[in-house]
Amino acid sequence: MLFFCSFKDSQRVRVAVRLRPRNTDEILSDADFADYIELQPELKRLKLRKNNWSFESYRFDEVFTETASQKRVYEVVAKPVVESVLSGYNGTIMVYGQTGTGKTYTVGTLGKDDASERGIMVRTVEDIIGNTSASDSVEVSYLQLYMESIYDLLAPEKSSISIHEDPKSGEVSLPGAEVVKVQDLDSFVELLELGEANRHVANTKLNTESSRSHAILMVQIRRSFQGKKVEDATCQDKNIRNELYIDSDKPMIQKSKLLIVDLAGSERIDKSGSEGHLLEEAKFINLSLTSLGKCINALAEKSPHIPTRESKLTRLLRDSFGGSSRTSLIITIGPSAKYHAETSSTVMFGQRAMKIVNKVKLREEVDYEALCRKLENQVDLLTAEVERQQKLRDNEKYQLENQLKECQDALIEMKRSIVTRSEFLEKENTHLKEELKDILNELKIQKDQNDSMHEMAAFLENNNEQQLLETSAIQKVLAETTQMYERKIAELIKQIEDKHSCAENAAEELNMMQKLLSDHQKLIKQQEVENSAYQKALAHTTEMYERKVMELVKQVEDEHRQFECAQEQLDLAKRLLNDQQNPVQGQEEMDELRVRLQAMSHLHETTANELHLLKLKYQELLEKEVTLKEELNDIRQRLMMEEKQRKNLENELIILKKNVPETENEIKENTFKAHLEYGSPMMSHKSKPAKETICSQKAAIAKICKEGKNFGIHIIAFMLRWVVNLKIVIIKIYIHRMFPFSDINQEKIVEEGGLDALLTLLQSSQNSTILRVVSGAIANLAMNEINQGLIVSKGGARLLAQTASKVVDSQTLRMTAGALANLCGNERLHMLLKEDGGIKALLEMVRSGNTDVIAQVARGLANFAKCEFRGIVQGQTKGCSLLMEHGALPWLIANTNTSSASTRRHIELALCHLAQNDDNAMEFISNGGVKELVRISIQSTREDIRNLAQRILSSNSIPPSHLPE
Ligand SMILES: Nc1ncnc2c1ncn2[C@@H]1O[C@H](COP(=O)(O)OP(=O)(O)OP(=O)(O)O)[C@@H](O)[C@H]1O
Repeated sequence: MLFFCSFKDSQRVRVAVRLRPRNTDEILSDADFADYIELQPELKRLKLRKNNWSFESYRFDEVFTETASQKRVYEVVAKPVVESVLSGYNGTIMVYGQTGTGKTYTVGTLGKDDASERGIMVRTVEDIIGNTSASDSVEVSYLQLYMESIYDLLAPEKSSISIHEDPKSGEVSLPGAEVVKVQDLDSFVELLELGEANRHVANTKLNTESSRSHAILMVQIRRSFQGKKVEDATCQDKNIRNELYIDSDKPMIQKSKLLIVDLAGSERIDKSGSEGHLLEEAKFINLSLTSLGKCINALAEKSPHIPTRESKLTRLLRDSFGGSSRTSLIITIGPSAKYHAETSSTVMFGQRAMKIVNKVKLREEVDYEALCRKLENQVDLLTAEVERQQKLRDNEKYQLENQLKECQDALIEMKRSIVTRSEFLEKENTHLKEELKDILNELKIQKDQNDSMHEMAAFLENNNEQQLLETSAIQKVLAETTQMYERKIAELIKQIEDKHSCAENAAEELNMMQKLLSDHQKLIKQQEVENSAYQKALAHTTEMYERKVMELVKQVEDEHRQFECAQEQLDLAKRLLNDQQNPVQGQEEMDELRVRLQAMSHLHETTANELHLLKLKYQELLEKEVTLKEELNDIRQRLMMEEKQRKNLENELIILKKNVPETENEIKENTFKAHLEYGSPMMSHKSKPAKETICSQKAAIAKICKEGKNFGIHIIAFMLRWVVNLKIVIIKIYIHRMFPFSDINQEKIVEEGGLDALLTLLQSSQNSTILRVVSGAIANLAMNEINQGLIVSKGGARLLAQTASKVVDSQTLRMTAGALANLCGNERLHMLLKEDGGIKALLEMVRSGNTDVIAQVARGLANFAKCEFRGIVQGQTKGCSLLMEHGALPWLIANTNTSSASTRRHIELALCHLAQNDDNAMEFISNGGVKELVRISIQSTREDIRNLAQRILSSNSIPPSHLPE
């Protein structure tokens, strides 16, 4: 394929995040959700709660809150991609997210009843139809990738559609897919409906209509235009050049492709509860999403190897990530804190995708069909023109030839008449000459007679007068005769002169005619020369075009031949395959063989990939070996220095031993201190390694103490202090590493005895740093429902209460209060929490006066009251609130005006939930709670809390007599 012109621009993958509104379950169970996710759309930031006291902040290209409309999501995310597809670039719009977070809603909603609900697919095609003309072509294919097979959603009988990758351009296509021309939106919506009906969906625990396949809508646009400078008015994106310079007027064709991908949602099998076939589906979905994640990671890290061949999904999306397509990704998240691990993994996926840079490429090629048609038209036109000119010239020539012939005839005629005339004139001349001769002779005779008469007259004159008279008469006659002849001569001369001038005129006319003739002949010759030059030029042009057409035909034939050749090879390969098989074997075996071949090639690729990875690992190991060697050298040197120092100390000790007597009691005292620091494990039945370590350390300390008899006692105390400090630092680092907020390995860590170790430390350690770090880690664990049960059953609430009573450090108190506040969010544990002194301890912590501690206490009370009321509604609990027994109500009422907004919100929520319990009514009223409730219903800064308070006031929970007028 010949690309006439192709621009390349770097384009980063754009990523937007969209938060789904709460569903009914979430509204019922998780009123406090806003604490978990914070969206700052104006700053394009998303904040995820990391733990009780801090957030992790992420920046995206766009952040959509739960109220963002479908139109806005389309305009901001999809429209720019659609515009660049209309300008000849490939594009991808994809949605990714946990199951049930709104992917299909975002892209696939048809909006038949309500156009404002339309998703990206419908809006995209509406835009494309509106921006293309009748001469352009818009075609769609709609497919699903289900359990690693591609099915055609528009022609369900087509399964196992193969993916074709162009080795040169990297273009991915699906040659077997049904392609439907789209002319209007209604027919497209019908197509989508047909596709939706064929898509695999299922009712899972997390989504009643969960997509079990990845859906791919492929829109292909072909636009023809004349190659010249083109202003692209539709393109508003400054990142893509909107002015294309093409220095030819060849007919061009723009081919662009848009993929809209609705991925199936990832799911934690334990949470989705998928079993049997659903489980199989979920495994395939997770597998393909994992391979997509791997590719995104590799691209984000600019790794030389991108494992695109690991799944069909990544093969299909090869051009979309790190390829030549302009790509926008929407990640969808749910609001529930229950799925924080999934949400955080989705967010990280989006963050990594933002690092990927594609090279968008303009795809234009010469429209050979149109060019051929155009050239043929041109040849036809030129041929017609030549024929017309030829005809014109033939006519002219014919006319000229006729004229020439006429001239020639006239000339011949003239020549003939001249000859006749000159013959006649010559004859006349001769005749006249003869006549003249005769006259002259006559005149001569006359003259002779005259002379003789003169002689006679003279004679007679002399002789006779009579004769004189006769003579005069004769003379008169003679004069008259002379005059007559003279006239005749003059007439003849005039006649001759006339004839002469007539002959001259005729000769002149002849000359003129001859000149005219030669001019005509010259003109004819000139035209003949011009004609032959023109014909030459025409022949040249025709030949050139013919040559071009031949070249094109040859090119097309070559391509066709190549195609046929490839087809033949394929047939041959098929035949060979067939030959190798039992001749009776049918299509099924052929398919099986093909699948096996594919599997082998896949295996081959995987092996190649593994080999590559192994090489990388080997390289890494080599580098590590070098580093380790260097470290070893360092350690050796340090050891040597320490050995030197030890020798010096030994010497010092020998001198001291001589001077200072040993004190048994002092040694015992230090041993006891060390023992306190390391503690004796109370309930670490699972934490064997910790126990062993502590025992071995105790043994080491005892040994040191024993040997202390030989050393100075203050040296031993110094060493003990050093060891204890070091131990604290190590424990701190260990806990920070092992108990981060959203570690998905948390369960494993708890199972392996991590929680036991923490509780042991909480019980035994006196060190405020350790107590702080340990309570923080327990608080993090206590955000998970299963861990909450474990913590309380292992006596964690009691230990936290003890810690709260013995520490004064506000940071430690904050962590302890945070941990207790999280435990308050589980109504099944309320009674145990109360019995272990957790509620009392929580309330007592307000004595610290520290705002952070108070905020955690308020949160705990709100959680407690909310869950307690839920338990009452569900019939699990009844009676007055456990909080009342500990005097929570007066404290809540006294602190409603606190300056911290978050504490105030929690206090307001706690009061509202307490007011909902009828059994609390008397105490609530007597403590002045109604007045506060009224104030909250009017003044609370949060609309949902105001509504809740108003609802309670208008319900019957508070007797009307106690309500203000
Ligand atoms: N922005 C939103 N506004 C209103 N309702 C929404 C929104 N997003 C999702 N929903 C609703 O949430 C439910 C789940 O959405 P949807 O089926 O689109 O999720 P999904 O991510 O495609 O799930 P799966 O991966 O399981 O297919 C649907 O009932 C949908 O109507």
